[in-house]
Amino acid sequence: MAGIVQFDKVDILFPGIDDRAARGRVEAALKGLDAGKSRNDLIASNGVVVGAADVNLEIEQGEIFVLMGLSGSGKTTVLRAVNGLNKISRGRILIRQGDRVVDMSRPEAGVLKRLRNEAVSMVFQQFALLPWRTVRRNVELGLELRRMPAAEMRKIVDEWLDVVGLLPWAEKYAEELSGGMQQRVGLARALVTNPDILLMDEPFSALDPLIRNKLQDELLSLQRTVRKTIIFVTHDLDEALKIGNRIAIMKDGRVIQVGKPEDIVLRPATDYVAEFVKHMNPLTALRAASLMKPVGEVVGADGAHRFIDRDLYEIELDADGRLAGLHCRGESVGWCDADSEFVRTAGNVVLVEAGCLLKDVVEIRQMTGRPIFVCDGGRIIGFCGSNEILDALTHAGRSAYGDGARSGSDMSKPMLANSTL
Ligand SMILES: Nc1ncnc2c1ncn2[C@@H]1O[C@H](COP(=O)(O)OP(=O)(O)OP(=O)(O)O)[C@@H](O)[C@H]1O
Repeated sequence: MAGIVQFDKVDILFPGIDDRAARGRVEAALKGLDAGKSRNDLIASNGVVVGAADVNLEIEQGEIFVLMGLSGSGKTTVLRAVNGLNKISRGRILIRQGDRVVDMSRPEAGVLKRLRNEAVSMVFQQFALLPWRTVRRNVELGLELRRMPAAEMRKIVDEWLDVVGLLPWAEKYAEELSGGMQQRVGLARALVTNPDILLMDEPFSALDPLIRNKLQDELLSLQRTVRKTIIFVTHDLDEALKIGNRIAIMKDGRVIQVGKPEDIVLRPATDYVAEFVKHMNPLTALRAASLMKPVGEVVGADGAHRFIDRDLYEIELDADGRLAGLHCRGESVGWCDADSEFVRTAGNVVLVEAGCLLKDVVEIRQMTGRPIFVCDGGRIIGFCGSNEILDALTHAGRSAYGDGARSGSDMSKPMLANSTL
């Protein structure tokens, strides 16, 4: 098993009853599933609801993996199976905990409890804070279960309250806090036990858009330090694209596409995904490497010199592909990094990293008015001019499926087709 969580042909069915007949109903429904019956057929024929069907996923350690789909698509069902809150009807979920692997389809006695206490924590949409406990006492909960001495517990809890910016609020109660603050308490409470895996079920969807955006940024910044494996459920594609390292799109209990944000945006696997993507915001989904015009596409005749942008710029690269000289219509031009103080100097060309978000590319372009070159590990790999930026803004997600907004000739452009991310 390469990842930290593996779903292996997982079906989760809800029989609607909780007695000895339930297993028989589930078995019959599984046969129906194998025979190609739909979710609606199965509800109608024996009352069984298909929560998840044939889910295969490998979640990597340290990634933010997003489960995304419309209401009822099965996201929460899949998420809750990771900590045993939903029973697996068929298939296996394997979780790596240190050098052990826990099989969630038949966890041994005590294993589930240990997993929940030590390895997996959950953050809920509705915060689920205990109203009679102060902020500090809410965060202490997980450590209390471990019977940790009070002084040690206080030290750890206060460190986490500090991380989420709530130390001054430690003695307040949930009702005295805003929604955003309550969710920060929820996050601190989940992280205080130092779990390997964090399950987040629509954690920001009850918040207004500004706070939501801020908490997304805070989560991303926190993740750079804590490097947890986060499985995050959302029905909002923009949120999924912003925070996910990878995204699984779900429909009717099934996973219909798994990929990096750019895979989903640029190469939607089905009409259904393309339809979603049509309404997303490309600014926080696309990166410089996928909107640029690759230098390799417009190589000049001689090896070391490459000419791009209709021969306007002549780039001289050394043997390692690093920038060695730059000319514009025969005049030598300087270059600098996007965050350099020379960025406003006349004639300068700005260098950005391949992973730079479109929103930052737009901002740099607007601030400086300078042409932008894209680097990867110090090598120049492409160019972003106004055309590339506008094309990305107007045509993202309409490449293979969708409304055909890109014409045949557009489609042949290297910009999107040669994405390297
Ligand atoms: N405990 C349960 N008992 C019976 N049916 C359930 C149960 N949990 C989920 N379901 C059903 O499984 C299907 C998937 O539900 P799930 O909550 O996983 O979807 P979701 O994508 O998370 O939706 P939402 O965004 O609305 O929470 C739905 O049809 C739902 O009614």
